[in-house]
Amino acid sequence: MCKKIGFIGCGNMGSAMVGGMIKSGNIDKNNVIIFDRSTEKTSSLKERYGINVGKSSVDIASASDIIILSVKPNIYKDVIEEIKGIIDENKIIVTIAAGQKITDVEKMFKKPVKIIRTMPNTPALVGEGMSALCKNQLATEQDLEEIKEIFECFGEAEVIKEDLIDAFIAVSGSSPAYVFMFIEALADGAVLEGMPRDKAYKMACQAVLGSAKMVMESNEHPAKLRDNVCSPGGTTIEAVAELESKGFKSAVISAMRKCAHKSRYMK
Ligand SMILES: NC(=O)C1=CN([C@@H]2O[C@H](COP(=O)(O)OP(=O)(O)OC[C@H]3O[C@@H](n4cnc5c(N)ncnc54)[C@H](O)[C@@H]3O)[C@@H](O)[C@H]2O)C=CC1
Ligand SMILES: O=C(O)[C@@H]1CCC=N1
Repeated sequence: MCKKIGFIGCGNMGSAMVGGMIKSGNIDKNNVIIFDRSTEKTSSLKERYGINVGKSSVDIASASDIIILSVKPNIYKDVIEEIKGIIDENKIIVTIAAGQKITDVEKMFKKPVKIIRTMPNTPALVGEGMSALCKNQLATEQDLEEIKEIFECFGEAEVIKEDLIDAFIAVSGSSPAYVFMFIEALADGAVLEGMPRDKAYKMACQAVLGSAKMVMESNEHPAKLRDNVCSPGGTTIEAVAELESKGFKSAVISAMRKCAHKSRYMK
């Protein structure tokens, strides 16, 4: 891969993607250029990864074959207004914003542009991201495959239909936040029972990691794996019964409904 990849915006998500790409060893640091209006962010990323820093969004759009718009959704319009004169049919625009449909972005450019809409997540930083991708009409299957390969540098990536992207945000783009809350809750519970906090985080994280790996590798239904932990009259079923009575699963499902709804209708 020797195409130039440019990032406009390098906050939480942009920097996680940059970090995941460079740490993978599959993308040469000389092929990555970033711009963020916060010079503090760009300086620190340049120092950490040795990547190039542009002076403006226009700089990034001129220097890159693939332009990743990693600013907040409400900034898309302004950034696109700045760069649209430079974007031609040889460049690929990659969006990562919640709520910005392909048609919305096409309207902002007011001309035919190749667009790949994606939804990454922050575990990209540690090479364990999960991303979804879809394309507009002008982008080719080859363009889509090329961007997918870039996203696979920092985790798994799947092509999906755009109408599933709101569901995808709920289960993947946003879900690290709820998983972190669960880890925090597990650790708090252990501290309550007398465990030192640093140990509590380690135990909680390993339990979550190991459980996820088991679901992925065992081909068993999660409910079966749960049943295997619940000895009759034992400790686990006490916890499971309490979680059921507090509406644990329905709280998660209803949170995801809110998340997908927001993504579907946000401006
Ligand atoms: N944070 C996450 O876990 C995920 C975020 N996203 C999407 O990623 C995008 C960015 O979100 P975050 O990284 O969380 O936000 P953030 O606020 O951490 O980063 C946005 C960055 O854009 C910069 N910025 C603002 N205006 C700019 C401009 N005109 N030109 C250049 N840089 C500018 C800011 O200085 C900031 O560093 C959003 O569209 C969001 O929907 C998608 C998936 C996951
Ligand atoms: O909260 C948000 O809007 C972004 C999109 C997915 C994760 N963070």
